[in-house]
Amino acid sequence: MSKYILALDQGTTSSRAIVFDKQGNIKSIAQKEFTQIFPKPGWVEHDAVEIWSTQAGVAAEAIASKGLDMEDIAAIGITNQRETVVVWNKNTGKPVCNAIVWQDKRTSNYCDELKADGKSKMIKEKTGLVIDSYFSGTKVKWILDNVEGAREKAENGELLLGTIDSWLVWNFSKKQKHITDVTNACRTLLFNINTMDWDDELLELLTIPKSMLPEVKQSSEIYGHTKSTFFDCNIPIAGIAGDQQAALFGQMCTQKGMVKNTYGTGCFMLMNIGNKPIVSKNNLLTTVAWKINGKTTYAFEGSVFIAGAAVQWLRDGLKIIRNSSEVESLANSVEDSDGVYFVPSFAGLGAPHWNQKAQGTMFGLTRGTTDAHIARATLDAIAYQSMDILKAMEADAKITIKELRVDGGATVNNTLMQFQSDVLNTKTVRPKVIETTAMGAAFLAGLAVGFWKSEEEIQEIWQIHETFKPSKKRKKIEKNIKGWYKAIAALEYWTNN
Ligand SMILES: Nc1ncnc2c1ncn2[C@@H]1O[C@H](COP(=O)(O)OP(=O)(O)O)[C@@H](O)[C@H]1O
Ligand SMILES: O=P(O)(O)OC[C@H](O)CO
Repeated sequence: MSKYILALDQGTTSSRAIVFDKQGNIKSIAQKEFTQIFPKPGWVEHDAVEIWSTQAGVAAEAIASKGLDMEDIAAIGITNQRETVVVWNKNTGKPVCNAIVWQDKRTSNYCDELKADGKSKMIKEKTGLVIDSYFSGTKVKWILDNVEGAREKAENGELLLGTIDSWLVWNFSKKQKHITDVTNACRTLLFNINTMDWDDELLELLTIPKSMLPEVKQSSEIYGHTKSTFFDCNIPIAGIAGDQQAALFGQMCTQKGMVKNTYGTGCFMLMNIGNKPIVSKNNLLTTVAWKINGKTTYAFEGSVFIAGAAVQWLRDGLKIIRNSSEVESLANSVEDSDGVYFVPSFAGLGAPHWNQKAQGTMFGLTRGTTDAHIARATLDAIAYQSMDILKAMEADAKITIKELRVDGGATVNNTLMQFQSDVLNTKTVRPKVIETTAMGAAFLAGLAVGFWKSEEEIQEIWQIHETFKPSKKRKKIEKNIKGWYKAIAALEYWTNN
């Protein structure tokens, strides 16, 4: 039997390919950044052809660089930046325009109109989402309304749409398969998470012809085989999940109440809520976590827009550190932030506050404030913002979380992880392999082809690297947390008056 699984992790800034062995060890890794296109303020685009070529290129490189053969790969799992959408011509295979990226805000005004039209409740109940330009549906409507000839061609059945997983599978299968999985479908604003199907009322509202839509599949099954020129043999494509859901699976948060937080540019926190699509009462999203063997699992999701990006601002904006890793020693050169609070809401505040207009703010500065206090307040802010989401999840699920599983680039920062544990008063657990997104995709693909026999077998692979336990100084921590809430309240006042 083939010895490896190939995971393709198509992210917002780079395409990556990772080869995993049966024990979950990384055998090989290849990565390539691609172009970020900013045609106007608030607009973010990607060249879908460049996405495809970089992704196929790193896949081939990851295999060849370690002297592996295609026959060594038992299956491919795909995980991807979510919501980013491509519309392409069915006959030529060419995109009609650049992909519109999840960060793109060009449909914000239209989203405001939908809200003013009283559509929020219906959309939340059907999709689990809030009305926001973040999701794919309004982006597709924009393409049909603004790209010359697109609507006519779409109505003639000549155009297809897809999130990045669909686009990749279409190309890997040489235009044979137009599919997506439930975790990507549920981020489009067009998919009903109760019926687990495309929703006619939503399609009509956004004027999107049904013929453009991919067939919706489970997250773990054989969808088809590679046929592209990049692969000289037919490898089964057997797992697909959006990157945050893949990370939840890669962290083995397979029981109700288990939570993971990914610390990158922003933070994405997901909690497994079991097999019912509960609507959040605390401003969280409800999303499909995965569907395996006919059984759907759901999750609550909340995101922090600016997390590691605040550390980048210390580096590139304030220039008080030369690289991201220096933030830890600088922050540790003082005992605490000495009453300084930094709310890094450069792009508004995400869940559970959802304040689009919020801007970054600092409170509590004195003549004695130094760059070290600001560095400390920056790390604190990442932890406080994540705390706000976790508290909302606890309130919605009516449970106390026992541990938070963490991954992503900023989790190397032990000071941040310790403070996270302190403010949550909960264990923070960092696994050995922090490539959990790719690992989740590999697990999903491996399960479908019998490379791994069961979830129980995979559980053995997930291993703890380090556990951070809450500090005993509860009084001081509670006082600090109160200060954070005051800062948020003051910021809300500032933006709303
Ligand atoms: N030691 C560190 N402490 C805090 N933040 C860090 C550290 N190292 C990297 N980061 C932050 O982590 C982010 C990169 O993580 P990554 O998971 O690669 O993010 P993404 O997938 O969003 O690009 C950057 O925003 C960077 O500033
Ligand atoms: O590509 P990432 O890791 O920044 O993730 C993007 C998310 O999927 C957006 O919802």
